[in-house]
Order: sequence, then structure tokens, then C-alpha cells
Amino acid sequence: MVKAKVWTLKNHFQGFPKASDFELKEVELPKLKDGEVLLASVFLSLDPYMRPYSQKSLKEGDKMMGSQVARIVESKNPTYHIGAFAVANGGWTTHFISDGKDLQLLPTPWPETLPISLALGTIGMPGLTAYFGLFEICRIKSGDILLVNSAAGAVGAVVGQLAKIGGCKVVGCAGSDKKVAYLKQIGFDEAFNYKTVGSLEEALRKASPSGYDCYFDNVGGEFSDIALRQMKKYGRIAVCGAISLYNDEELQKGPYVQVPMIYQELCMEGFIVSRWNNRREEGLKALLKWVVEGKIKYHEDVTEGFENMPAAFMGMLKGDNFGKAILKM
Ligand SMILES: NC(=O)C1=CN([C@@H]2O[C@H](COP(=O)(O)OP(=O)(O)OC[C@H]3O[C@@H](n4cnc5c(N)ncnc54)[C@H](OP(=O)(O)O)[C@@H]3O)[C@@H](O)[C@H]2O)C=CC1
Ligand SMILES: CCCCC/C=C\CC(=O)/C=C/C=C/C=C\[C@@H](O)CCCC(=O)O
Repeated sequence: MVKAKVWTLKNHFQGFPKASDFELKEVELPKLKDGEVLLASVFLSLDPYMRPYSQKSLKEGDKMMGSQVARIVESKNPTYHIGAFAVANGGWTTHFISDGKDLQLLPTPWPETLPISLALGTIGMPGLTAYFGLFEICRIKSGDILLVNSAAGAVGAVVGQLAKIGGCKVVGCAGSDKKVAYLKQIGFDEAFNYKTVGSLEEALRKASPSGYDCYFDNVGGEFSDIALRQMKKYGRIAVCGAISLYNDEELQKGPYVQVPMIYQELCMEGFIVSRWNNRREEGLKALLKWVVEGKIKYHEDVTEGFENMPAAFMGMLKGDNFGKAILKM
């Protein structure tokens, strides 16, 4: 019998998650049935969606949701061979069984020089979020001026670099001077630390006095109320996330958006990356090519040790991560 260690949601989060909201358990996995494979997690992803989704999708005591790059260690499925790596949604667990239907084998050939953990970030769901959010929702054109927040993160850094490839002027913001320096290093035209600027309104105006054609929003809340009022005529807003709101116990009430939206004739659209699941291969192939060519740089924030999952998750929500937050088993 194989024993798996599993992080469970002991208590639903009230405000910001606490260590006592999680509980580590050990479970015995059953023997494989025909068609099933046993996988061992190698890298686990830490994503902001886990905070709001846990509220709507989990019961207390459930295994925390999440994805990983895992190695096949036993197989009764001819499609999946021992030693192969796949991306799965196995949750916060050291080992799990799959019938293969939810497994995504790593794109091949996977270059020896690239860490397989990129399949959780730049060449994975966050990278696809940037790719489809930018090209299908923002519909960027060469010469557009684009704003992206949480810009040094898993999604934001890809947004900015893809926009540069697409001929845009790119403005980004992040929560530390180290992250801001990184943004400039990877090609952002303007970058600032939103936590230290005196006035966000002035910082945005200074970065682009003529305003913004596209706004890729990862943060929501007060930031977006200010950014919205600096959009150019016919501007496009991709509502990707609202991480500034995820830990609120009561939904905040901001200014109303209708007046600037009408005056500037703006288009604002929310999206979930799974909308393009049928075009996953297209996106991954493009992202892999750009990474291999060096046109998209990546940065990972690696925490070691399964016991540190909750701490790494809470750290990411606080902005401690620099780049894609992952855990190495
Ligand atoms: N719609 C979709 O399909 C998807 C949406 N998303 C969303 O994209 C966004 C970014 O995700 P991802 O790239 O994985 O995460 P990141 O790698 O960007 O990590 C989260 C970052 O959010 C920032 N942050 C945290 N709290 C606040 C706050 N109160 N105000 C401003 N910034 C804050 C921090 O960066 P900083 O240092 O800049 O503060 C932190 O590092 C999230 O909102 C997520 O929900 C992600 C994937 C798919
Ligand atoms: C306060 C309300 C917040 C609403 C938006 C929440 C999150 C946006 C976001 O981050 C979306 C992420 C989508 C991820 C998509 C694919 C998977 O890897 C996650 C699967 C989650 C699940 O359905 O189990």
C-alpha cells in the first residue's frame, strides 16, 4: 500500500488564511485498477485562485485544490509510462491516482535546459492566461499602451513580455523595488512600486500621460478604480483577477464604473483561462518557442518541502513571492 501525505482545509478561511486553517493528514491509497496510474508530485503550484475557489468548491476537511508536475511511478494504463511527467490537478498531495483523463503530458520535446516546473507557470496555466487574455480579450495592436499590475508575477510578467513582442509600450507595477528592477530588466518601458509611490493616480499619469489603450487587471479594487479613469477612448480592459479582494471578509464597495466606461466607450471583459482549453496546445507551443528563443524570460520562487505548502501559499497571497510561486517536494 502507498501512503500519501495530504494537506486538507481544516477550517474555511475567515479573512487572510492562517496556519491553523490547514491540517496535514496521511492516507492509504488503494491498489491500481486497470487503466489507472500512480503519480508522485515533484513540483506543486501555489495559485491565488485557491483562496476564493476553496470557499465555493471545498468542504472543511477536503484536500486543498491545486495542480502539480508529477512523475508516473506505477501504471496500468498503456498510454502513460513509468517515468513520464504530467501536469495534473491532484491537489495538495505527495501521491495520487489518476485514470489519465485529467493528465496533460509535458509538451515534447521538453528542452533539457528548461526546468519542468515551468509547466506550472510560464509554459502552463498562468502563461496561457496571459496569452489568451492579451490576444483574445485585450486584442493588442502594435503601438498600444498597456498597463498590467501584479506585473512581476506568474501571469503579469508574461503579459508584459508578450505585449512587448506585440509592439506595445508596456507599463507595469509590483510591490517591491526588487520586482520593479526585474520588470525593467525584462523590457517593461515603465515600472513602479505601487506601495511606495505618493499617488497612484500621478504615477500612472507620469508613466503614460496620454493614458492606456489596454489594461490587464490582476488586482482589482481601488487600483482599478484609478486605472479605469486613465483609459483612452475605446480602451480594452481584461479582468483577469482581483487579488486585492480575495481575503476580504465583506465585499468592498468601490466607486461606480459606468460614467468613465460610457465617456471613453470602454470594453471591459472578465475571463477564466479554461475558456480556451481547446486551444491549449497552440498556446503552450507558442510560449515554449518564445522561452527557448529567450524572448520570454521566467522567474520562479521555489519553496522546498511539502510541510511548507501553507506557508508558501500565505506568502504568495502577501506578495512574498518573486515570480511564479512553486513548491519543490
Ligand atoms: N482569470 C484566470 O483564468 C486567471 C486569473 N488569475 C489571476 O491573476 C492574478 C495573478 O495571479 P498569479 O500571477 O498566479 O499570481 P502572482 O504570481 O502575481 O502572485 C500574486 C501577487 O499578487 C500581488 N498581490 C497580493 N495581494 C495584493 C494586493 N492586496 N494588492 C495588489 N497586489 C497584490 C503580489 O504581488 P505584488 O508584489 O505586485 O504586490 C503577489 O506576488 C490573480 O488575481 C489571479 O487570481 C490567475 C490565473 C488564471
Ligand atoms: C472574489 C471572487 C474571485 C473570483 C475570481 C477568482 C479567481 C480568478 C482566477 O485566479 C482564476 C483561475 C483559474 C484557473 C483555471 C484553471 C485551473 O488550473 C484551476 C482549476 C480550479 C478548479 O476549478 O478546481
